[in-house]
Amino acid sequence: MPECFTIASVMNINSIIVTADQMRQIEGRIFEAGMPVPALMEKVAGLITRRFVELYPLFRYPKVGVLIGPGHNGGDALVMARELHLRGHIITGFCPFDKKKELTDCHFKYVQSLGVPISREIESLYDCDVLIDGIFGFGLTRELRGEIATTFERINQWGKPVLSIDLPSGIHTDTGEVLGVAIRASQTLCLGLWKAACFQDSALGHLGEVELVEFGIPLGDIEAVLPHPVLIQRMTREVFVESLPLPRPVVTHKYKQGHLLLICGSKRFAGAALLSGLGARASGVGMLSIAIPSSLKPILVSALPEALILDCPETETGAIAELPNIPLEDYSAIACGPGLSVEAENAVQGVLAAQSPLILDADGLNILAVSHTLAMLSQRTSPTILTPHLGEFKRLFPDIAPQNALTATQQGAEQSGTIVLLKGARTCIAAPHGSQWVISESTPALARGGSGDVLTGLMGGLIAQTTTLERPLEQRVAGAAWWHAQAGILAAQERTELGVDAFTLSQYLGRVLSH
Ligand SMILES: NC(=O)C1=CN([C@@H]2O[C@H](COP(=O)(O)OP(=O)(O)OC[C@H]3O[C@@H](n4cnc5c(N)ncnc54)[C@H](O)[C@@H]3O)[C@@H](O)[C@H]2O)[C@@H](O)CC1
Ligand SMILES: [K+]
Repeated sequence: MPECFTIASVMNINSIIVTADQMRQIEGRIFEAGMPVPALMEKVAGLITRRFVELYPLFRYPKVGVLIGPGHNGGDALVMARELHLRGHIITGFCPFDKKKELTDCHFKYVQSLGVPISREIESLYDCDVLIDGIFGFGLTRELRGEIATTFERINQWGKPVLSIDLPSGIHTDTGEVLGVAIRASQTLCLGLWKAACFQDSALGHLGEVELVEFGIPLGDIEAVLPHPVLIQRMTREVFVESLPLPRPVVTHKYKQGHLLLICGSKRFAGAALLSGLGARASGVGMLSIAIPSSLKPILVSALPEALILDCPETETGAIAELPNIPLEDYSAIACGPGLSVEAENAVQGVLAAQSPLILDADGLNILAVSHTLAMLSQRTSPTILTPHLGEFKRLFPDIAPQNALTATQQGAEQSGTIVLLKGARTCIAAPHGSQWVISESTPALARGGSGDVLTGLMGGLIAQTTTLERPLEQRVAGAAWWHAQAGILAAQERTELGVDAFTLSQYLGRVLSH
């Protein structure tokens, strides 16, 4: 069993992700300990006002529309409205709610007393340069209908810059679902701790740029509320660097730096083998062996001269018919699947008995789904890592609802007894004992054939270098996914989102480390 994390061992607050309920409990502890609610609201709203004026300077955005909700999200918006009014912005408020929380109502009256108009008509904000969305934060649970839904649609039609406080109104804090309709923000300032919605594919189209605005939550309050190990963590550069197999021992040799066996490729998908090999190369693994159908040997040898090529007997269509008689226990990790074709069933079944960590990807997963051998994985003596995209995930776990990627990944991990990495705009990783990671930055440039093959090789190479389990294996899996995403981001910055083919991606992996 990998060791459990305490909060203190998680690098920083920036890597912690909470649900609405956890945030409410943490907030409750702060108030119970004596922090006055209005004081915290002033502090938080002051911080976001400061960020607002950096993003939307007065000379370019003089007219600000403020959308005010009935709860404390609306209270934050009113404090911002007051401060921005005092700094010279021309403020118009919008609030269609009669009933408001007491503190929100106090701010409402004071802002009105300053001469700031607050209308019930959204059209009053039509000529504003930017909008502040303080309708709902983490207190929203119900579906939006009727007048408020029509209002949100109207705001979205305008296409103005919108800064959302905490979350875009209409987004479910935990699942990221759009509750009927949601504000389409250009900027979201998430308050205090990252909310799970910020990493759900379903919310991504509404969040715009997302930033965390920390406001000094005591670690003790977080520790008291979050379970151990911390359930969901965000992979950051700091945590990634910590999970790299560095520094290498001064005295070492290639077999001490991990030996990865890649089982991949077929006549039809020869490139997948090559791309996985290039991913593995970038990981720095000491030794790389690649099992491929024998007719692919010349291509692989010329492209990856450092690799040991194990040529396998082929089926009629050029898939691996079976693995040669190789001692599987010699490898520190095995990655199996890219480009295999579904005919390579013997190879996949054969490798399940291996006593090393095993990554199954692509056709490795499809074979598993068709042969209904998923249940066997929990019998393996070493960890198994499954790396499906959504389609593969649905085939593997037909009874798990995939909409909420965080929960779906966790359920998949529990059901199969494996580490599951679910690829998406925000890739999620879960281990069966409860620890979960999210890759919070990525790029649509990676939505391209072959990019997953690079990831499998890279991950295999990293896992092969895991000599001690001072960090849980899923952290290294998440580290590989983070590295892969960052290479995509870097390549897209230099070559646009159209310029990140899988080969190019593999060439950018090394540059992430030196960046
Ligand atoms: N967590 C913290 O420590 C802090 C939270 N603050 C703010 O407080 C917010 C949370 O405040 P609240 O708990 O008051 O919640 P919200 O302000 O998010 O909204 C809750 C209000 O909306 C109403 N409501 C919910 N669903 C509705 C629907 N479908 N239609 C109409 N009305 C609906 C509720 O009755 C309630 O009045 C955060 O998002 C953040 O902006 C900050 O003020 C300061 C610090
Ligand atoms: K909001």
